[in-house]
Amino acid sequence: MTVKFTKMHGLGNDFVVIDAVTQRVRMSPELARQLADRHFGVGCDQVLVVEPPHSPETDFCYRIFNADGSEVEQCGNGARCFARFVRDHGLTMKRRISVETKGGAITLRVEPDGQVTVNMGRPRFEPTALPFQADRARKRYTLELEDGPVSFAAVSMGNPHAVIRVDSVDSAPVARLGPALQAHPAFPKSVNVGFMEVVRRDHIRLRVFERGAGETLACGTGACAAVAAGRQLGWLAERVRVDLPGGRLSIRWQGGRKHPVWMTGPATRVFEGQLEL
Ligand SMILES: N[C@@H](CCC[C@H](N)C(=O)O)C(=O)O
Repeated sequence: MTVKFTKMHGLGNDFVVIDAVTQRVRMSPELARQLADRHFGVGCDQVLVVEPPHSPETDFCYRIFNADGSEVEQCGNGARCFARFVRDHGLTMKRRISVETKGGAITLRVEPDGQVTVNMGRPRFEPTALPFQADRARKRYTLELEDGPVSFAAVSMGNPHAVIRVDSVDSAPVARLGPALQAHPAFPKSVNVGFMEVVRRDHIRLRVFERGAGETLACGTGACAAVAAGRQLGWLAERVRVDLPGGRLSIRWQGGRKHPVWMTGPATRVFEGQLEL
């Protein structure tokens, strides 16, 4: 069977995107792992599968698989690439698109300059939303790891995030603390670990060690989670420029219980390909 795919990226967080609206595709964790393999497959951080909607309230459904094959709830950079993909492939001509994910429905707007703005939904801070095992909700938690105590904020953007404030992302122990926190039993479904350097109230630098993919050049939900956590802790303004290794995102969150987080950034098509499955 032949399946067409598109290689895309959002600030270097790269994807294999498959149209399962017009093609028959049976995605599985094994297939996602094979496609994501950078030596034996196409290579990507996540595989995105675009499907018809499950409910009349949304335009599409899209599924997200990490490079390790795990299917996950949400992906910020993936959402922007999804919007560009469905328009480029003539699956919709709409500029405002709603899509169902495992982590809930989100809406996206394709801007006249090609950037995509996404309503990423409300951040949730209650530990059960991640899930994270804690006796009660706090703005910051501390866990004892092999290297000593680590303090972080815990946020769900549909998927789980721990956000650690560091003096400099350049010297942050991303490759050591990321996997250590992910493996902690207090995160039964693991966690994406963000390292945030506050430059000013409206500017942060961020590196993210992603669940199921390792450190990526950018993480959209990680950027939203960092700004939400930073605002809760009184460190950040409503609009924040987030500099990631792969480029810049604009994140806006008014704060409070009702308001969603808005993310704006680019989505880039790299090439089209064909797989023999
Ligand atoms: N790269 C993504 C997040 C992808 C999912 C994540 N690794 C998880 O397991 O939750 C983004 O841009 O948000």
